[in-house]
Amino acid sequence: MLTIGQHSFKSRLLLGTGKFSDLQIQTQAVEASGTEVLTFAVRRLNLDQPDEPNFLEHLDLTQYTLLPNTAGARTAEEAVRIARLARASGLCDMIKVEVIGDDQLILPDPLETVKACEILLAEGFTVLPYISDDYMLAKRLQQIGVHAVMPGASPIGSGRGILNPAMLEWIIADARVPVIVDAGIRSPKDAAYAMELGADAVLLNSAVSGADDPVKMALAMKLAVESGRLGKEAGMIPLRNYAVASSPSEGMITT
Ligand SMILES: CC(=O)[C@@H](O)[C@H](O)COP(=O)(O)O
Repeated sequence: MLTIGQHSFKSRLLLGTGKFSDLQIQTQAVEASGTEVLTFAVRRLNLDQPDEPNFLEHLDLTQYTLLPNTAGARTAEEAVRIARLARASGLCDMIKVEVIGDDQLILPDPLETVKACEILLAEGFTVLPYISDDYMLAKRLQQIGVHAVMPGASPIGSGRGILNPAMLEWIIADARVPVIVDAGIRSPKDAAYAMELGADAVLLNSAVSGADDPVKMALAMKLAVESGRLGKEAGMIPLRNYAVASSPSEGMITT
């Protein structure tokens, strides 16, 4: 089970809900992914216009835990305001803290992220910060009490996959909370790789919503996450510099 604060999930794939070409496809992809956690930017909900159509209305929301995120925030104060709005609207107590500091790479601002997390933890939120793949930042955030860390594999929507596997491994090795590899995943192999490195879960969006066949890709990602996890649990053979014959050599005639 993946446990984040008080919440537990069987699925280790978290899915973003942005950029689907059509809501029917989104619904089918969400179902195919087997996810139990859907993330979305609070700003996409018309909280003050509840009668207006919204992107979650085709989904059976009793089946999913909603993970609101603070996308759009550029400062800790903005992120905190968005998180409070999400909680006041009856959304989950979990909040994915996303404070972006750069427009081109859409990378999170570490200082503002820490500041926002401190305030939200003091207010009783279950806090999941989106961060760059930064070992020390992951460590400091755990020291202040976050409930998971979400290091990026590579910039959001870039599809560049896992840029720094060693850094992710170090973050994972010393983590006391779940590590969810978030953003930049392109193919099922990236998702499987993240799990093989020991990640507790993967969060992705563009790889599915932008695929030619989002429903098929959602299923592929589900299987990849499961397969990577199984492979990690099964234990892999050591890497060697030279070949080791796979057939037993006993009984061979030698001259
Ligand atoms: C941090 C963030 O917003 C990500 O959750 C993003 O939505 C997913 O990134 P990809 O679209 O690259 O999978």
